Amino acid sequence: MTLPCIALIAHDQKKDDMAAFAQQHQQALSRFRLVATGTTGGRIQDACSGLQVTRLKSGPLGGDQQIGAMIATGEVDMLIFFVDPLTSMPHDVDVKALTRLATVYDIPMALNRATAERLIDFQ
Ligand SMILES: O=C(CO)COP(=O)(O)O
Repeated sequence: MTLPCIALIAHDQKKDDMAAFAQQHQQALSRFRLVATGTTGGRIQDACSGLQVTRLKSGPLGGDQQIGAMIATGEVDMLIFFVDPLTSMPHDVDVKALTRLATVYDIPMALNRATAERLIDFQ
């Protein structure tokens, strides 16, 4: 039986938060298959040596789009994306496309830590 999959992403200003979140919820996260954009996945693996994370491309190089494609093909069951609303980004359109697809496919989506804490508690 394949485990359900969580996609994890954090913008640069939110990566410390994501590493702390992953550490705090390492046990809950270990019950999922984890995918992440490149740099975020590296930070999670550094923070939680017990977690296996499939690292895709970095967000600005297509990682958000890869996760969007996985949502469209039914491979992602939940999106945890710590966004930074205070910094403009060259790949803003990719971010928007990803959150749009999570909405289209009705995937549970947390865009900040407070929501992620509640979502992970329900699992
Ligand atoms: O930019 C991102 C999401 O839009 C995150 O990508 P990285 O995890 O590679 O930094």
